[in-house]
Amino acid sequence: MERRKPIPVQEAVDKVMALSYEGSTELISLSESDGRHLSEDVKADHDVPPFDRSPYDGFAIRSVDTYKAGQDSPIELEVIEEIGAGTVATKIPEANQAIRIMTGAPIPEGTDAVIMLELVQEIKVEAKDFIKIKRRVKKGDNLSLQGEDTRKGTILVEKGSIITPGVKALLATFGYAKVPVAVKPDVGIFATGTELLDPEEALEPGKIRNSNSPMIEGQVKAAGANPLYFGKLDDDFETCFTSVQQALEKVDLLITTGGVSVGDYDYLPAIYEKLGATVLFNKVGMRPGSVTTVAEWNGKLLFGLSGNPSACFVGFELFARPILKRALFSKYPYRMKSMGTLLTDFPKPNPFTRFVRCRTEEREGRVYVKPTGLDKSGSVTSLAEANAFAVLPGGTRGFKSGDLVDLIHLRDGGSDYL
Ligand SMILES: Nc1nc2c(c(=O)[nH]1)N[C@H]1C(S)=C(S)[C@@H](COP(=O)(O)OP(=O)(O)OC[C@H]3O[C@@H](n4cnc5c(N)ncnc54)[C@H](O)[C@@H]3O)O[C@H]1N2
Ligand code: MOO
Ligand SMILES: [Mg+2]
Repeated sequence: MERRKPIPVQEAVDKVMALSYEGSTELISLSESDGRHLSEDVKADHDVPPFDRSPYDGFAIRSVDTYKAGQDSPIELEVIEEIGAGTVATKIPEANQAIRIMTGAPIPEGTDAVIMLELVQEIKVEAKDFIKIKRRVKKGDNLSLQGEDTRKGTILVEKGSIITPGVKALLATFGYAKVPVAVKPDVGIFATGTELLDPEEALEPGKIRNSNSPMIEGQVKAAGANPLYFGKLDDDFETCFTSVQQALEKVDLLITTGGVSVGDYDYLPAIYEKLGATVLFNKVGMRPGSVTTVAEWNGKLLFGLSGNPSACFVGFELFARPILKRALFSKYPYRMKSMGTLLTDFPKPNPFTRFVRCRTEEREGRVYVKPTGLDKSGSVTSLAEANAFAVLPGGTRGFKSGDLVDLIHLRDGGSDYL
């Protein structure tokens, strides 16, 4: 039997990230761009706001006219025009004249300040409109100046950023009807195993339902790539080999689950060999997922993830996700990390680094973690509630409740209060 030599997790990640697989770019409509990765920087091609404008509903005035105004000495200005947002004034106020102006309208030529509606008294004298002002207004008061939000030429969002609602607002501001985004990598998925049933099938002796491929589809989508599920395969060398070979024509990355260890029906190692693929590693010093295998063939990447559900999940997160993120031009291909305090003992030392599926909770500024279920490679139930991995380095010691450990966060939280 083949004896495999485990390599450290970081070394395995580095080997994958050293592959030359790169992403490409396409143009899509703004309305379809949510969640996609930008393939170019977004640069302001004009000032924002593009003109001086009023931040209030009020009156655009010449501040000099108010210099003698006071509580006991109100001044009066004649209102010669009114403009709303989207309209440009046609008149230029002369001494003691004002223009009624609404929020967002451009500051009329000849005026240099705005006074809010609430601060004036409106009066009519011989069918003409006037306002009474009882305070001095300074030049520049209540103006929203051209370029105060951003200046033309500023890079506002970097290539690789995810298009959030806020980024969309900027894309619209700068006229991106079409948005340059990273093409979603096509990721093929096979679940291997004669024991596997589809979700609609009833359980039979010795069989289980295939949970890995729906999970991987979800992980691929969450990474921003395009999953292509090619079905499940019986543990038969010829079927598996032909299917893998054909699928490689259609994808950038091919993920298989199961059949990657040293068992009698674990055919992936032989498939890589017959293909002539270069195997980067087939054993990693981690638990779960030690059997995770990554290979390259003709510029296509093959990820042989474990059949064990927790191992499969961890294998994808640690090795497949970062290279997909890089192909999407992300500056942050790895998951967010922080530290947290264990709420459980892990007394048994393990030679391999453990990635324990955990849930985090925050109390008074400190993050605590506890496992979400059975800490075994074959556990499927621990995956549902997990929002982080607690990383317990391999070695000769165990871990105790209260120990501070590294966390890899799997998703954004949420809160039950505002
Ligand atoms: N003698 C040894 N045996 C095993 C070793 C070893 O080093 N020496 N490694 C163990 C470790 S660690 C793991 S992890 C597993 C990996 O197994 P495979 O990747 O070859 O996967 P399978 O043998 O096909 O299946 C393992 C397990 O997972 C279940 N499974 C498979 N596919 C699915 C699926 N799509 N959905 C849900 N569950 C699935 C399968 O029924 C098995 O129970 O090998 C250990 N053995
Ligand atoms: O690869 Mo296995 O999952 O280490 O447990
Ligand atoms: Mg096996």
